[in-house]
Amino acid sequence: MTYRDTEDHIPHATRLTTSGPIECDLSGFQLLNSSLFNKGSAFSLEERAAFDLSGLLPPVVNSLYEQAERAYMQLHFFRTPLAKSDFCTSMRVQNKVLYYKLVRDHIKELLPIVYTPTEGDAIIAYSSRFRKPEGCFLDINDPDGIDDRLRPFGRDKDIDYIVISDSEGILGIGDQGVGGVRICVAKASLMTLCGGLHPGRVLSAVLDVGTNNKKLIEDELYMGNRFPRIRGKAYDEFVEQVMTSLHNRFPHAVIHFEDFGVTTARPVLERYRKRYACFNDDIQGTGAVAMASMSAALKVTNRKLSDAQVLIFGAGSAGLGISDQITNHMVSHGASREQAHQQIHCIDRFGLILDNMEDVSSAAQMSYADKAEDWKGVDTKNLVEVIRKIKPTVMIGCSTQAGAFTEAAVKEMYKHNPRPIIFPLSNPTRLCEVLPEDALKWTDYNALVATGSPFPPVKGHVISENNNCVAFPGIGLGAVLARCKSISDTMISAAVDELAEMSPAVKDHRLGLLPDLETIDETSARIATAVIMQALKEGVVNVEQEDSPSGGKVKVPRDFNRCLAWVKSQMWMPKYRPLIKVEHVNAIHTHQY
Ligand SMILES: NC(=O)C1=CN([C@@H]2O[C@H](COP(=O)(O)OP(=O)(O)OC[C@H]3O[C@@H](n4cnc5c(N)ncnc54)[C@H](O)[C@@H]3O)[C@@H](O)[C@H]2O)C=CC1
Ligand SMILES: CC(=O)C(=O)O
Ligand SMILES: [Mg+2]
Repeated sequence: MTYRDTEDHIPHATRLTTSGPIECDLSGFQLLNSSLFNKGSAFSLEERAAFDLSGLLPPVVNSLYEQAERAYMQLHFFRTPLAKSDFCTSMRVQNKVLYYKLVRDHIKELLPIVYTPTEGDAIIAYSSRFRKPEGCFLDINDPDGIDDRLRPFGRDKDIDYIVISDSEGILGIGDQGVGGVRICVAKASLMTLCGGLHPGRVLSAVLDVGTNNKKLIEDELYMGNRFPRIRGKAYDEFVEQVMTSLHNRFPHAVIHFEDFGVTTARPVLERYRKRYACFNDDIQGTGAVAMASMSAALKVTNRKLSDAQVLIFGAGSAGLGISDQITNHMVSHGASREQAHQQIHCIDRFGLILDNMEDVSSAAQMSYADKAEDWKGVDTKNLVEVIRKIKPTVMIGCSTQAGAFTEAAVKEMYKHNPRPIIFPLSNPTRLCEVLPEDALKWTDYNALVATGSPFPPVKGHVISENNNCVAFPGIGLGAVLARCKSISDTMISAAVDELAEMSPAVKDHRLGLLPDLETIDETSARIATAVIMQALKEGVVNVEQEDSPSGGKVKVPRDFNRCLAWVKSQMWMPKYRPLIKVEHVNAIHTHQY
């Protein structure tokens, strides 16, 4: 096997190796064209001789450091974010180690290029800028061919993590049809960049079930299915076939749902989380990060969770996910579910959700409904009036409505809170509910602000990027390493507590509510450890604690710090490893790209 693991004989062990030589049966052009094995000008003279590369490379042997410096210089030949994104994409399909080294070394500058906000534009332009496919295309026209389409990616223990999307609710820009494959590729690559998963052991798959995006249907270059989205029974059956095929082929992989539509995201998650280790990032990942930021902000302002009133503006996947996570957190800190729901108020497109609005609200929204009789005579569509009555401690935007948090609304928050907590989380940048600069200015620089897309500091106040990428890589890594059978709410809450613990704002509120992106390896490793420890408590793992009687599984240290060290030892980092020539490697996926 290519990525041979010393624990390969143990059922459920990962084959994620992070050091030592790698076996390789490719040579010549094929080797240069394999993004997982390619080292370009960094192949040593011995490797060039052994792998038939001597005539294919100029004589100088570069280090990875030198290559990354050159790539960074080349990147700056490109002026627009989208052109930089194209450059990064082609580097990812040429040489994964170099790609991850480059992005990791300049994470703050390049995350907005390889992820939100630029990724949104790259997805919109998918068919016109298409060069080389990445990911797997699952087509509703070919339900019987799902397994054939997955076969090139390997089998059984070849894949640790799978990101899937049906592209209906991409990054605040809605239905993007087949181009949504790129959000899966981007999220899977964040699992490597921020969560240390092996880049050859993640799979990204788009479910092409048609599109309702008229622009795409009319675009002659559009590469996906040109019919309206299939819904209802046929959609559910296709998702069922996809999930069953994924699980049959990769029974140990964790499945991550991304950017499903507002009506499908939640039912799909609820259906499958009972059966498999799966997770919806827009619901649970976003909820975890927002709850951690809120927890840190409450600490900074000396307020208690039990007294907080929360206003959610935009009660879709993210808004309700955050509401659920806040509820779980309140419950795990002593509140009843009813009390928690009374502290959370949701506004959606028809105004504040009230208990007489069944006809226009989903069941999930209705569970947070305020009593209509308490709101007689108030214009519940008017945000300022709603704030005046509720006096929220925290206001969170997930509505995709740019500028919805007006000066009057922010000032009303400030009237009731010396330090209002305001999180405009909508992506991309142009859809943000309020610019951080304005939120701070309108509150005499007293607001605690976190956003969905990156923003520069405002007068020395770090604006935390409340992006789910701070949480899901750690949660995913923990679930992969513990070979979890399911991912529970309490495992997510453990991640929240760990993330809140790491907030720099507790020392100085200007430093930001979330740990700095530069320390993302540490953040993800700690979150993963917290998730593993909680999963072990709940018995939903396929590993065992070091001192338990041997059940033939991978042993995990019992103590947090030693478990953390073990997690770190399992994380893949971008570095070149010596290649050993073998005749035949029995792992199909290593030949991808
Ligand atoms: N910062 C982060 O980590 C994340 C940010 N997001 C962002 O949050 C936003 C929402 O994403 P999803 O929840 O996945 O989308 P969604 O489509 O599920 O939810 C949007 C909700 O906003 C509501 N809405 C629309 N117009 C409104 C108005 N005028 N007033 C109040 N509500 C209104 C919609 O009815 C819908 O319920 C997007 O911009 C997305 O990029 C989503 C996930 C993670
Ligand atoms: C960040 C993310 O997952 C979203 O905006 O959908
Ligand atoms: Mg998303």
